[in-house]
Amino acid sequence: MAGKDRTTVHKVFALTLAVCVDLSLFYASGFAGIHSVLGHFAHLWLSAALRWSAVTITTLLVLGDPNPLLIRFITAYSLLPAVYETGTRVLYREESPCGPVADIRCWLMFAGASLGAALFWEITIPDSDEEAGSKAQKQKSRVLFMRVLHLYRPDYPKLFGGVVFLSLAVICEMFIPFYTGRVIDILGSDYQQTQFFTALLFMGLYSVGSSVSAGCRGGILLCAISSFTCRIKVKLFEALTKQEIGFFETVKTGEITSRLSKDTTLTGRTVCLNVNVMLRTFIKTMGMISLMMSLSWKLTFLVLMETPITGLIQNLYDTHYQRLFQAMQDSMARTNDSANEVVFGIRVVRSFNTKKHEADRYDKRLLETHSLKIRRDTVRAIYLLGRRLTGLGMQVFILYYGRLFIQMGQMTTGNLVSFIIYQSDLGNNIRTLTYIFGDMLNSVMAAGKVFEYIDRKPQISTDGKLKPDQLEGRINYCGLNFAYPSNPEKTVLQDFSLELKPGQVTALVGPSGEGKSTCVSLLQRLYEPQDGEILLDEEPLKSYDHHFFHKKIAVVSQEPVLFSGSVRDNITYGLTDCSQEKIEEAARKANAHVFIHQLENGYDTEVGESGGQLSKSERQRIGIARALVREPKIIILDEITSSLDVESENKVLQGLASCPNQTLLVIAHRLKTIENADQIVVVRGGKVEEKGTHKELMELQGSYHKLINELFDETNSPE
Ligand SMILES: Nc1ncnc2c1ncn2[C@@H]1O[C@H](COP(=O)(O)OP(=O)(O)OP(=O)(O)O)[C@@H](O)[C@H]1O
Repeated sequence: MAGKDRTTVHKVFALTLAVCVDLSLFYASGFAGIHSVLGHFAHLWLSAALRWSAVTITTLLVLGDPNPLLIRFITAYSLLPAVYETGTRVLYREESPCGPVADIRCWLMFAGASLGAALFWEITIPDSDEEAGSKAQKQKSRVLFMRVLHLYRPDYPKLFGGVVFLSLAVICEMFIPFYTGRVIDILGSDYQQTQFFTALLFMGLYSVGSSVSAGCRGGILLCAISSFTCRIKVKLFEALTKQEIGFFETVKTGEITSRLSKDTTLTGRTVCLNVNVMLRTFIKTMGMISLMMSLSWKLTFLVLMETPITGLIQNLYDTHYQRLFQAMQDSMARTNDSANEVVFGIRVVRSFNTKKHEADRYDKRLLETHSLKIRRDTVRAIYLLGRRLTGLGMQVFILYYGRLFIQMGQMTTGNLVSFIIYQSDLGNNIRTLTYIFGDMLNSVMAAGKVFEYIDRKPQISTDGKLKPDQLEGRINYCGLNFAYPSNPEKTVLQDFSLELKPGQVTALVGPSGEGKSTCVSLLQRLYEPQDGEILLDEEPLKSYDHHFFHKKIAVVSQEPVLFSGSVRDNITYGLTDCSQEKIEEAARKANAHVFIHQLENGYDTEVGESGGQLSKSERQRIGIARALVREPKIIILDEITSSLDVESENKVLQGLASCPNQTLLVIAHRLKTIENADQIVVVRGGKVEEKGTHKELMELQGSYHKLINELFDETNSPE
């Protein structure tokens, strides 16, 4: 407690000392100004530099390690008088009341303005690490924003062009109300035609200048957004395709597509649209404040009193809005998911007549999104009400004081009209600034999600380098323990060990759901086992080069996935150069050549979306040809018999037998397929229960014998 008290005393002492040092310098500077010791600007900036150094050194000496908020405040506060006076001189060619001979009111005004600016920065983009939660979030936003900005690098020339036109548009726009007021004054006093037409001419020129520049700015920036969005979409897509299968099982499809479509677009807006609006509004606000100051500085200060209230309302609104916005995004992703699922499985929905059930489910999800939308809109309505009321109050205030100032001869009617136009615009601008800041947080959040996926390192490494010239094709499963990432509680393989010899056929058999397909998935490296490893020619699978490995191992699954394109495209999928002879040879071995030949355009026939224009068996045979054309060392057939008739299957197996050096792993339920295998492995409960040839296992009279009898019963049972 005593320590805390001492720190507070320390801080108060530092502050008092800094104020004393600064006030002494402030008056010394005023004295030097009166006696014209130096040139005007040199004096201004030198005094700013002196005050900055003195106050910084004082605080550093007393506090030791001041926080960034204090440093920002000191910097803004020391430089503000010089910036203000230089601006007044350059823009209006006159000396401001806060020039070199400023009094204590100016000192207070600058101190207040700098403190306001530093606090605004701290609240919106904090540096200090107190109140870790929300501040850390805001710091993260800043990092994300800088990252988006960095990614915009190829579009910097466009951004620069956009900013130039933006500044021109704003400068031109700013002067229009000023000339409106002038016209009113000219009309109200002794009318002078030349002055009137000059004012009109300037108004017209500024209007045209503002419109042309605004158009150019919009066009250039939209172009930059579009090219950025394309770039980030490609980056995200590449990152997604590198992820392991477990990722796609745990993350919903709707969420992934939402990141690809919506969030990438929002990310693009972060810099271009938001910064564009922010810069435009900021420049305009600053310009307007200085023009308003020139019309009536007293009234300007009155108007600026509204700013903290607007900021507070906006801040409250933003906090609630962000939360609801996030919840709504997630709910929308879930709604899209359920729609996608139904469209994908429409056949099942129809055949089970679950249209009503699915519609209800979709409706429930929509209702959830809808209720979040209503909550979001209610928050918005309350916010708008608060905003309108403060705006209205301010207008009454201005009219009242404006009338007083006109009576006192401190303003003309034209000045008041210009002032009111500026004020209503200023109110809008301040709201836009705060709103756009909120919107920027939204888009930065979207950018965060996009970067989360872009940065995600696939949990299955693809860093292997091994590419041996000769590969024997010997596979060893060594003590595998495995559970799927989407269901880590359930162990699917337990201490699973098995050898697949080169040139031999190994058949995995066993009841459904006991882990056969899982063995295949692990061999393909779609998942990584939690314990144990799989060796290929005595080397772990992960040490092989990714491309090399996937060329050497080919899988034909129960339902091969075809892509829209020709039959040839599907067979040579992923291969860059593949001769027609090789394609045909593979198709022959897969018993597909004859039917492909009979298609209207042979190998150039389009297969339709997901191969929908072909039958299941034809799709299966193209899938087999696709595997064989790669001349792999290891071939895996995962229940291909489910969609092939006996004749086709025999032909396929004969075709495969003509490649004697390949290691063949078959999962099958058909006795004919299993019977001739060199090794039959019974998998039960994620373990190898029995292994041997058909003859050996039949003699053993164990699990295999039982399984075969069950199969035999099933095949012979009356329909
Ligand atoms: N992607 C997955 N995520 C979570 N669990 C899974 C996944 N795939 C399979 N499983 C579970 O793992 C277990 C083994 O499944 P696997 O597909 O390997 O069995 P199988 O012996 O090949 O069955 P079938 O003969 O019916 O194809 C099952 O209990 C299944 O529910």
